[in-house]
Amino acid sequence: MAAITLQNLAHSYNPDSGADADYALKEVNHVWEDGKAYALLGPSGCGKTTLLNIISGLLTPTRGQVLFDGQDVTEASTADRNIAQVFQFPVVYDTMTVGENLAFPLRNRGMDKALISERVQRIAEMTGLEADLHKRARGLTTDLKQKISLGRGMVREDVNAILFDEPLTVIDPHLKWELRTQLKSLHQEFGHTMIYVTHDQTEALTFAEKVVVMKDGLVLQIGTPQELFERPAHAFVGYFIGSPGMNFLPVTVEGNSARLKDAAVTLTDDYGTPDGDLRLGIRPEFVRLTRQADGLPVTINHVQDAGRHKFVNATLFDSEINIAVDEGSQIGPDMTRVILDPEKISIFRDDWRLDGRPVDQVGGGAS
Ligand SMILES: Nc1ncnc2c1ncn2[C@@H]1O[C@H](COP(=O)(O)OP(=O)(O)OP(=O)(O)O)[C@@H](O)[C@H]1O
Repeated sequence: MAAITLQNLAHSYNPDSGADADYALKEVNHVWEDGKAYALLGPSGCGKTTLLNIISGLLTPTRGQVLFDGQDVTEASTADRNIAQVFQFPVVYDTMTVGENLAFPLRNRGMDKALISERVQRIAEMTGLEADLHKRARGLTTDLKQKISLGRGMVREDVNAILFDEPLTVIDPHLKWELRTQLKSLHQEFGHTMIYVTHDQTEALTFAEKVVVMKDGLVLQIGTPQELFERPAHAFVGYFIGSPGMNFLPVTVEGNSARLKDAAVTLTDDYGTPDGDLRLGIRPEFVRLTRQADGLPVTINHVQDAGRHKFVNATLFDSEINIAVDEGSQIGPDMTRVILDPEKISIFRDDWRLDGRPVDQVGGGAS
């Protein structure tokens, strides 16, 4: 296992143009901790695979270095980096049995037979392949073949990292949940550094301890699922994480007061007098529908049932807002106001979250 350092790393598939827009990966500096599970999350084309391929050695970056435990591996081949990879589609040896497929990376390294058998058994148990160990891979379903690929990716204990590129895409939806859970257990048990590429937020948030959110080649935020939910660094993170995502309302801000049209909302932090394009962000879970007269006025457009919650879509001044309401709660016709939880409000300037100063610290003799 290894810590992976990305140092001034950037990649353009057209480096001669010199244009910033041509960079599929914009400059990133970060240390990925040894033994942690990371997910690279973002929409199609945002640069996830580019970054993964630079880490695996399939691609040499235009600029910067990749270090494994402090050692520069930027020019090293994939084999020399000592990593395991699982791709979107199964890669299995059809003429071998399931067991032989799982054992292959260990046999290749001349590992002791008894240890191989013990390890293969353990991985087969964790991936649900026990009953299939003696079957030939040819003719197995795609689900089973991808389980073999996942198992083979996890079988070696001595790898620096395991990289997964959308490994559950071909898996039947009802099996996805099961495999995700098994991958998480495998990580908890074996503690490998894992990097998992996906465009599916549920996959990223359930699998990873830290999620790297990317858009247009830029790493917008690296954080725990909770940090991404509660303190999105960029409006895109607020919008992309959560279903529905964060609400955004245009505001002007002065001190700890945000003004929406002719209403004012008191904030817990003081932001001074920021300029630029300002928006107040709040998640549907922290907006309360009420009949209280001091709330902000809304007009309800429609209500959608989503299991644990109902989501009410409404118009607040000229903006659309989603409000989460507990499943059992009644929505009365006189509930035409909303209260925004001040603790959960974020202010964004030109899409980036601003850090305010807690009101009780402002004016308290600061320099
Ligand atoms: N070999 C290549 N040559 C030129 N441009 C490329 C190449 N590979 C990727 N790109 C471009 O780089 C950008 C990032 O692509 P990348 O495949 O890394 O994104 P991604 O987030 O993995 O997308 P997806 O989820 O669709 O795989 C895209 O604009 C893509 O068109």
